[in-house]
This record gives sequence, structure tokens and C-alpha cells, in this order.
Amino acid sequence: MPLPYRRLVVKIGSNVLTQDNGLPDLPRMAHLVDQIVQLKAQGLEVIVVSSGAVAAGRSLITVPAQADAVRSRQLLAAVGQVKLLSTYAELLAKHGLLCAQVLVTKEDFRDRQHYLNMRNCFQELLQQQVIPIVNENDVISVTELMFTDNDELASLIAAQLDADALIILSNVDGIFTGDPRLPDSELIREIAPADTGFEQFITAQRSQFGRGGMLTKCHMAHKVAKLGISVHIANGKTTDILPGVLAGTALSTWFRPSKTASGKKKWLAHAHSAVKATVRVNAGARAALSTPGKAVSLLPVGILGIEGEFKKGDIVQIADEAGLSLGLGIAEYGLDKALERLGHQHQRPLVHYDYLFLNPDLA
Ligand SMILES: Nc1ncnc2c1ncn2[C@@H]1O[C@H](COP(=O)(O)OP(=O)(O)O)[C@@H](O)[C@H]1O
Ligand SMILES: N[C@@H](CCC(=O)OP(=O)(O)O)C(=O)O
Repeated sequence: MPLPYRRLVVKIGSNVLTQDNGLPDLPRMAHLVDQIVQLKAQGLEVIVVSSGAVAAGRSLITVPAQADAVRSRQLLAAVGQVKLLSTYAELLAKHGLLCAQVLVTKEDFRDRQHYLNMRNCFQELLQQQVIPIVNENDVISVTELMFTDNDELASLIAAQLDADALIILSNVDGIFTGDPRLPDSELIREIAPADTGFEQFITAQRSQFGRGGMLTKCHMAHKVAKLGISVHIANGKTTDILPGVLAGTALSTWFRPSKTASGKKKWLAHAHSAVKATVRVNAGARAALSTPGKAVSLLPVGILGIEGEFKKGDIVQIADEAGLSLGLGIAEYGLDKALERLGHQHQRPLVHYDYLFLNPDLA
């Protein structure tokens, strides 16, 4: 049967790879690797984003009682990542396949050139039939340098590599209409790009070893789907979940994708840390930019003011009069020219539509 996707990112959460006692679940890992190999044999390119370094570290070393939370995580992840990757390497070697370790931090997504370098490396690995296994570099990612969790990282990678689909494997079948442990809660099978309000169902409860929780998963999934990438949240503990999701026979919450965004827009969607200045627009410009289905560029006539400095090609944030962020764009010219043209009619757009990413929840 032909599979609907060509390039797939699979995110595997900590709890999927971890037993209740906190130690790695090797049979589960072996089964997931078998499924990945099966998909690869059917012609799919697979990129894995795997958590589990901290859990693997726990099986190897005891954290000293005086170590704080940051030190403990660094210690466990530094030791555990070696074990995590060597386990993947051994399991894949049985099928004659190689994997590659890709450890990243938020910084690696800041600069477009840096971003493209990373993308080129992924492309080479995929071309050589190597399976990239990505994780956050927990040793140097501390506090504000951290991704919210690996769901955010997996979303960035899916957008960066123009994946057709992202499958997020957790310990639940998807998003439920209430606490998944309660019998009245029902699985939401499909969420459309324009759907809102599903966040109300999500409780603060997390899996035992997870970091971000279901709310980040939802936000990320929705954002990625709006970039034109199909997203499924499914249960990584279910037998044959990956082929099941792809065949449409397994349970999951499917975030239906909107029409595909350009590579530049996908990059901009996650480029908040690279913003150089904020451009405030008036109500008319806000209304024009947020009209569904219309390709509108940001013209100087609708700009009220600018905070910060930028050059041609820098990323600017666009905000409304109240300071609410509307999206990000690439400046067509620098601050000096922008100030000269501010408020004037018949001027070149400061941000062209092709280089503009508007927040999906913009009303
Ligand atoms: N409405 C909901 N539907 C599904 N899961 C939910 C919901 N609200 C909270 N959760 C919790 O989210 C958890 C999964 O998120 P998380 O702990 O981040 O997992 P992971 O480690 O796989 O990233 C589930 O184990 C569940 O307890
Ligand atoms: N980088 C950490 C995982 C952090 C994380 O986001 O975990 P999870 O929420 O289970 O995907 C590790 O490898 O242990």
C-alpha cells in the first residue's frame, strides 16, 4: 500500500522509552526501531527526535544528594545520551542501518545561515540512508536557552526539513476531552487548522517523566499543521503504532494541515529569538494583515512606530497598537529608510507577504 507521506519526523517522549521505575524500557525501544526500519524499507525518510537521555543516565549513575536540579539533569543527560544513542545504534545495526547523533540547542535555530547549515547536514544524512536521531543538548541548554521540551524541538525540525508529517509519540492515545484516565473522556480524532478551544480540555497533569506536558504538544502541533505539515499525537506504547497511524487504523489525534507554507515562512514561524525590532501597526494594517485568505504585505502607511534597530534582511516583529504580537517578517530595507517612509502612502512594503509569517491564532 502506498504511504501518504515521504518524509516523516517521529518524536519519542521520555515516558515511552522509560519503565515505571525510571529505567529504560529496552523491549519498547527495540519495537520502535523495528517499526522505523519497516517504514524505511517502504521508502520513507525518517528522522527521529528522541528524549530519554536523562532516564538512561539514571540507570548508570546516582546523582549526588547535594546536586541541584540543573546539575542533576546535566549529569544524567551527559552520561545517558551515550547509552541512548549506543542502544539505537546497536538495534539499527541488526538491520544493517546506521544512525547519527544530532544534539542541538535553541541557539542553533537563531541565524538563517546556521539554520541552513544544519538542514544541509540532515539532507546529507538522509541521502546516505542514515537515520538522524536528534535530542536537545542538555549539557549546555540551561534555563532560557532551553526548548520548552522536545515537542518544540521536533516541530522545528519538521518545519526545517519540510517533513510531510510529524508523529508525536506519548503515553496517551492523543488529546482527550478531559483527563485521559476518566471513563467519560473521549479521544479527539481530528483538529482542523481553524479549530480553537481544544486547550480547555488539557489538565496540568504530565506523564511521570515528561517535561512540557500536553499543552505544549497541542500548541506546537497546531502551529506545525498551519505550516502544511500533518501532525499526529499517538501512543508510543501501542504495538505497531507507527504503521497503524500511517495506515489510518490506529488511534491518534490528527492535526489536519493547511496548505503548505514556503520554506522562509516555516523558518520565520520559529524565529522569535532572532527578532531585532518591533514594528507597531495601526488598526487598519492589523485588519488587512489578518484577513483570511488574503496575501497582504506590510506597507509603511500602516506603521505607527518602531522600537529597536534593524538592517535589510533582519527579522522584525509586527505588533498591534496594544503591543500584541501579530507575527514576524523579514525587513526589505533598514531602519533609516523605514523611518523616512513611516506613515507615507505609495511606498515599497517594509515586509513582503512572501517573507511574512502571521501568528495562526490571529483573529
Ligand atoms: N486532555 C488531555 N488529553 C491527553 N493527555 C492529557 C490531557 N491533559 C493532560 N494530559 C497529560 O499529558 C501527558 C502527556 O504529555 P507529556 O507528559 O509532556 O508527555 P511526553 O513525555 O510524551 O512528552 C499525558 O500523560 C496526560 O497525563
Ligand atoms: N532531552 C531530555 C528530554 C526532555 C523532554 O522534552 O522530554 P519529553 O517531554 O518526554 O519529550 C532527555 O533526553 O532526557
